[in-house]
Amino acid sequence: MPSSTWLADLPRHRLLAEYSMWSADLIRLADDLARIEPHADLLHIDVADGHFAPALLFFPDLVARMRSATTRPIHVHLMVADAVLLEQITQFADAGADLISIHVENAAVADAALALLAGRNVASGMVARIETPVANLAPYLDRLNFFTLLGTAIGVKGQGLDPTAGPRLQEAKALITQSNRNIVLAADGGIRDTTVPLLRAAGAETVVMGSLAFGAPDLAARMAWLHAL
Ligand SMILES: O=C(CO)[C@@H](O)[C@H](O)COP(=O)(O)O
Repeated sequence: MPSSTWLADLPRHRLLAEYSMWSADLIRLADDLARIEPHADLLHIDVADGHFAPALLFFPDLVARMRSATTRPIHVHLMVADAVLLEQITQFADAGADLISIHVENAAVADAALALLAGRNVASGMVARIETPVANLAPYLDRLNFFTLLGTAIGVKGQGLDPTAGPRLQEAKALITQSNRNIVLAADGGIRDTTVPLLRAAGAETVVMGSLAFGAPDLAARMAWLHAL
């Protein structure tokens, strides 16, 4: 388990490194977890139901096993239909997730989902698809710890960053600043050595790294580069 103050303890004076376990070597997951753990501020688990998002991804038993193997905070990103969202929150909270993000597009059940998260003492996040107006976030700002903007189409890895990603981050940053809330702003999708500097400049406080981290020939050097941005 991370410390109970893990959110407040995040080193936000620099860009945070969130590692997407989808991009790990899935047949050697334990080895990759041990390799990246010293560098990771957060571990990111994508959950997709093949309906809300095209991929079929990850499950509570994996999070429970990871929970017993690492003290890093685990961020579960739920890409699932309204009908199963509340049940999925319960299962991933039981498994030991520290932060669970639901989608802004789950609007019909979002209030109930955020109430459930608050009752479970799990940090609350929201994510917006690339085509969703950033302003749709406004009604939820008072209940969030994290907000993530996708910079690519949902649920497909290996894509290039959409050109709207930077301006959308700037818009989200302005909304968060106006709200006076302490919300971590994250960028997910299209995270490359060529895009991280502009995402950082646009207001990203954490980047969800896939191949940029797991494919790095020298991970310590890549992290030193990231921390200097
Ligand atoms: O969810 C996503 C992308 O949608 C990330 O979590 C992936 O892991 C990104 O992988 P790369 O494209 O950066 O290799």
